[in-house]
Amino acid sequence: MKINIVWLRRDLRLEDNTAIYNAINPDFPTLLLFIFDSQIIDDLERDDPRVNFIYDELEKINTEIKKADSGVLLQKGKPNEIFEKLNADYDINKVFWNHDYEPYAINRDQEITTFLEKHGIASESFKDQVIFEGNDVLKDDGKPYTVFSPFKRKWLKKFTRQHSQELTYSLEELNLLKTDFEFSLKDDIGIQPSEIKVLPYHLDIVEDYENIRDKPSINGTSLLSPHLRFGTVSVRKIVNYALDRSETFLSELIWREFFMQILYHFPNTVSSNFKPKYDTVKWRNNEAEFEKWCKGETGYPIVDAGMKELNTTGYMHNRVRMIVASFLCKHLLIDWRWGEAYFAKKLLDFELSSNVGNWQWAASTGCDAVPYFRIFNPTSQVKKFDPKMDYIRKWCPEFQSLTYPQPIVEHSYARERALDTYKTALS
Ligand SMILES: Cc1cc2nc3c(=O)[nH]c(=O)nc-3n(C[C@H](O)[C@H](O)[C@H](O)COP(=O)(O)OP(=O)(O)OC[C@H]3O[C@@H](n4cnc5c(N)ncnc54)[C@H](O)[C@@H]3O)c2cc1C
Repeated sequence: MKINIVWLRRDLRLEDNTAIYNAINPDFPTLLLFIFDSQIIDDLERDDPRVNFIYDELEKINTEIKKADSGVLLQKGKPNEIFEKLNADYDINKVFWNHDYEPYAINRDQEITTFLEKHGIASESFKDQVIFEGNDVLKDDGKPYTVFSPFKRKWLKKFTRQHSQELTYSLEELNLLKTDFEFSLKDDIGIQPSEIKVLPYHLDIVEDYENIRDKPSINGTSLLSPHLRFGTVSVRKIVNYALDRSETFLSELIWREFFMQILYHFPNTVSSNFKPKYDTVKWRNNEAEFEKWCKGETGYPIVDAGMKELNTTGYMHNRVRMIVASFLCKHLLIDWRWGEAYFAKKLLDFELSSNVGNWQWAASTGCDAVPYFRIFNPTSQVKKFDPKMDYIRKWCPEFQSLTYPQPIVEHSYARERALDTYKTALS
């Protein structure tokens, strides 16, 4: 029997999934496949919480489709080798997947497309994780936007309800392949359980988002980021929810797409400054100071609280991310790539485009109209955003103890040093 395959990757849901919807065919039952790509997971800890999250979400899908006597096929290995094996095991009509815009994924998908073509198997891929991808929102001259505000204006101008139309279908309509294989155990894949869990998202904050989003002590943001990252929720559903409720919240979703299209058009910015004029910044890159920053031992309570929240939960509030990132790049003059790599290792919502984009924003080397003079004062940021120090008390309760470290560097001195360093680089 010929079958269709849907290759799940960062779209771990049955509902409103473009690839799944397009694979529906009464003549060719669909097999849902997930590959734990050894080229990615072999570099991670065995108890990486994100890999655990992926597994757990796939298990939920598996439980659901068991009702239709089907199952998710879990594989581990290099995708091209897995597809070779699948080609031997199944008579494949067509393979479906949703787009992924990261440089590694683009190459991988191209390789798989070529392999399938060589074996006479069709494949088709779809936009699913964004409303507008790569070339959808371009300047009038056909070039990509590199500044957020005009990108957002064009995004909003182009948008119609059609773009966020959710796809609906029943489990029966999916015509899933009846299977009798067992869902692999974590152990079989080499995954060890993690204490760190992805929390459920919540949208009850959206109406008041503008007023509460900058206060790290309250649960005032949606916690959507890992869900959007791994596609456990559809972006169309979230955009529809935001549309009539909060322009500010919608704006944040557009930031996400802005950074995705930047990565798509400028893949070199993963490791290079978006603005090459900053290539000559002389980073101090002091390893001992970097370690103190990672551990939350800088003597600045808001920075230390943020890093401890990250190390404990895999999450950090956006306002605090901005403060710790600015502190690393400007106060300590440590290369943004070091901070980006540390966040990539720790964040449950690690998303290459958003991480690189925001780190370059913090270092003033990225897509930002504001020049390098923006240097957050970690003390006045506390007065503004955590005036009662509730957030600090939660994550860094030792800040009042005698053993709490002295500030790693004095603020005004560090500020002047950063300004001088950037100025020299540009001269
Ligand atoms: C240095 C630094 C690194 C970051 N790294 C990441 C990352 O790896 N992955 C990631 O998803 N976000 C990253 N962000 C952006 C932002 O901090 C998180 O998206 C946000 O804190 C997630 O929490 P939330 O879902 O409750 O956000 P909410 O405030 O509820 O926002 C809703 C959604 O909007 C999007 N969003 C919000 N702010 C931003 C932003 N500044 N840039 C892009 N998208 C945004 C996210 O998808 C988020 O889930 C980073 C920010 C900074 C300053």
